[in-house]
Amino acid sequence: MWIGVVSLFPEMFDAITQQGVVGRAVEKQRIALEFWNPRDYATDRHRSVDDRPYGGGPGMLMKVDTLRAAIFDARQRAEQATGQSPTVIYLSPQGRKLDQQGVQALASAGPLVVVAGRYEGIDERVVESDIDEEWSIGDYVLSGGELPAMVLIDAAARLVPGVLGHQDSAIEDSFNDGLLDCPHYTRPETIDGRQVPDVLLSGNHAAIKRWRLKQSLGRTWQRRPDLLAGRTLDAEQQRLLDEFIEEHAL
Ligand SMILES: CN(C)c1ccccc1CNc1ccc(C(N)=O)cn1
Repeated sequence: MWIGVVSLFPEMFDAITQQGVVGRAVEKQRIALEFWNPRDYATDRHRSVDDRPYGGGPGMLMKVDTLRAAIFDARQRAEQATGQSPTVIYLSPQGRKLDQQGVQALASAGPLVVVAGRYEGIDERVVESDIDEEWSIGDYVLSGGELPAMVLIDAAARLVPGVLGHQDSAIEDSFNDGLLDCPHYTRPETIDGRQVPDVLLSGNHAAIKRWRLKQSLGRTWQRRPDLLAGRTLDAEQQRLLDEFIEEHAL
């Protein structure tokens, strides 16, 4: 997977490129990550990358010419590196809410260029002319688009074949198949008198698989019923959920 990043703070991305799942994926060249910094396109003496907003008001916007030049070069490189034209993504509070389905769509959409906004954002005409899709990682305001960009890159990287050690864990990962994750347990068998559910110690893999599905369904029903509203359960799933509800009826 090829991802270009346009950011004034490329060194922030060390947080995902220097270790962990994404770090290994970049090392194994499962993912190519390249950076363009608008500041490198500044021609004035102060190398300015921000500009004043028309109409006044507090704060600045990203300077148009340096930002557009960086996006242009990232687009060109995407085409040269992959033979496909990229989807240019802008992270902002005004974007479409990102969820696992959105991540899956972006991870299979060919090369991406991710634009990280700073200051109060970017000129609307640049959004119209240079941005293909605007996305938000949630309804809150951050100081820059770099953290949202890293969230998107990490989530997408996990879906790239070969990136996760056990590919199946990506499938069974929470929010895969749209349910919340089941509870997990590891040593010691007892913590402050709390024990591991017997089924997980039984070695009965069919029972364990059923128990985990039941827990995922039950927890989704309890914590995020909205996720269940959008899906039909098969007979086995409905039976397991009914069982869970009965056991948890107050
Ligand atoms: C400075 N701001 C407010 C801004 C304004 C416009 C664009 C980008 C930014 C950068 N900040 C962001 C970016 C994304 C998200 C999100 N929810 O995905 C939250 N904050």
